[in-house]
Amino acid sequence: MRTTTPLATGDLRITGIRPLDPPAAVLGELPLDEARAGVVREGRRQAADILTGADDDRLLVLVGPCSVHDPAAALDYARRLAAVAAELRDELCIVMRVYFEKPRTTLGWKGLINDPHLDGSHDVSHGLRLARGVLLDVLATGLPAGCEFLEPVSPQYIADTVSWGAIGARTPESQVHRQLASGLSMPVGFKNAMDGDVRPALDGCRAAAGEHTFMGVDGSGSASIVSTAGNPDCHLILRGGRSGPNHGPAPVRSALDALAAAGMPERLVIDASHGNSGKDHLRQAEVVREVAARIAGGERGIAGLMIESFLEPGRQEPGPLATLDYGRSVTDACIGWPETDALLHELAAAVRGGRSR
Ligand SMILES: O=C[C@H](O)[C@H](O)COP(=O)(O)O
Ligand SMILES: C=C(OP(=O)(O)O)C(=O)O
Repeated sequence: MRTTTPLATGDLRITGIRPLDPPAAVLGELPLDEARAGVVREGRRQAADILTGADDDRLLVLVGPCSVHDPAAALDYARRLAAVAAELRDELCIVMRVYFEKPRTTLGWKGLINDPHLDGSHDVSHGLRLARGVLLDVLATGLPAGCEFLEPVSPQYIADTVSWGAIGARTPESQVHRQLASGLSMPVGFKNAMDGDVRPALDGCRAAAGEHTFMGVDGSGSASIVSTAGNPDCHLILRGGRSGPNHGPAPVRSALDALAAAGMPERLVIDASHGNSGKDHLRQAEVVREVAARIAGGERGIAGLMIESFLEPGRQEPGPLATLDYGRSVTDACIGWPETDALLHELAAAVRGGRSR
């Protein structure tokens, strides 16, 4: 329904408003069963333990495609990753990046929920179902899933299936996203800002730890007043920025000191991609190896690592599925599967090496 008044002062730039099925309808069609809920809970518990330092003996690894555009390829990837996750579980807690909402620097494809057919038709109702279906399929492999949360309404459709969440570099200062994180049921990482400043993310973690009341929707899709308890499991992700990378020992030390000064655990996640790799997937592998060497050398405080990885290396321009290479990213360039497999084994060896220090 539009809100144009008889004097025609409202909605002048709105070109369409379509109804969206309520969250409860989508959850009812695609329910989370007890086995999958167990994977979600266990993933949240293990991630939180690593991020708080209760488990300082393993590394949290957030690995997977920059964005999901093809459910079949995402599941193919999940099956391979699940086998490696089971093999390396004593050293690594592996959570698959299952990202459906892409924040853009200017314009571009905004992810599977927003435009599931990759053709500008923006079939959001289908996108939400597709995304939830992918998450349920990933959970069936035994892997927990991680997402970036971008839209304030979408978590109602998928967040019950997610074990780890991110607030991206474009939004750590956003009140809407801080409020959202305060009500999410899983640990949430705040990325440093696009210019490299960590302060907005630190402030974001502290803001999200508090209680909030804001406007949202309930399970029936009705506009509602939402109150939250606050999220004690928010943490910092260093992703580099316009000022350069920040995965090196000095910026990590300075971020850990800032966390300590803010009364937060001296634990953080390093994103090997984005500003730390200059979006070059070849450089991303080098960053992972540099960080692995430091972990093996006994450096403390690095609780987790993020890697953008898919079946095939590199990237391609988005377009309808039939026109695309199978298993190659349509957003940022990713590391391919064989190298991902090798890097995960190297990270596990680094964790073992660090234990003996
Ligand atoms: O992780 C994904 C991208 O870095 C992010 O969505 C921004 O992409 P863009 O700069 O191509 O818009
Ligand atoms: C968009 C992402 O990263 P950033 O917010 O760091 O650009 C991402 O991780 O997909």
